[in-house]
Amino acid sequence: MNVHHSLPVPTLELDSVAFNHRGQTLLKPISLRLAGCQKTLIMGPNGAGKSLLMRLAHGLLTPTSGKVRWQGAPPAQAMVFQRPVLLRRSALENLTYVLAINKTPRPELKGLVRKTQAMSALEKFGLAHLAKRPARVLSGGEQQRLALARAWLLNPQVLFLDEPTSALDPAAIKAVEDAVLEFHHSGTRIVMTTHDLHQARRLANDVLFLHNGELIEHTPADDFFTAPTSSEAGAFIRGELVW
Ligand SMILES: Nc1ncnc2c1ncn2[C@@H]1O[C@H](COP(=O)(O)OP(=O)(O)OP(=O)(O)O)[C@@H](O)[C@H]1O
Repeated sequence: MNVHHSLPVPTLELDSVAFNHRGQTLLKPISLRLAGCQKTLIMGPNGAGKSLLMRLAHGLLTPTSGKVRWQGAPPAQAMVFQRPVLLRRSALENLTYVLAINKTPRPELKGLVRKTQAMSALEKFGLAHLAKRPARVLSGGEQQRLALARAWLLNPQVLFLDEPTSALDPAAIKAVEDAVLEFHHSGTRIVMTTHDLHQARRLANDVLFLHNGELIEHTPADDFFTAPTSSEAGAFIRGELVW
């Protein structure tokens, strides 16, 4: 179902993007550029501002100052959260619903076709046998795969994932990582937060490291893990920077 993206992913630019809440600076001005179909991992201790940065980039939050812009037309985007937000419907209906309300990617899809597309997404993510089960009684790992199947149907050019594996066991983590790679192979750019250094090493092309609401470094993954430029990132990698 996921249409291979032959068009280049537009570059995301943040120009001095800052976020305040009730007079408190939660994100200091951040400027960055995410170009190409890469996998960018956002890392940093609890409360560093990783989720805020991602929500600003995705457009769920409006910056207090600065600009978030895409070079060219804004791409189709989807976001997967730590705890999936699912409808009180079956797994299958969660997917057919998304196809019904979204104009993309196939506005002409009718009920039966939507059901077929939704079933094939369930199959792709190993959930076909759970199609009729209420989504909210699925296990954490199954719910996360359902959220990924839903995102798959949106055919995003950019996929944001906010700690998608933090509550999952190793097998479920592997399933989510495989899905992330599948998105990437189909031409989707990945932007993801994680606390898991091993996961970041497995997935990242580049790393954004945040600390206390500040972007401390944006580094190719190999450099980040072997020779981080900041003392904070070094301490974080050694497990010494807890907050
Ligand atoms: N909508 C909001 N309103 C007010 N404060 C917020 C809001 N969202 C986040 N914060 C605060 O901003 C700071 C950064 O939060 P954020 O969730 O981005 O951190 P994080 O790096 O993702 O942390 P964690 O690893 O614990 O998930 C925290 O102190 C948090 O309490």
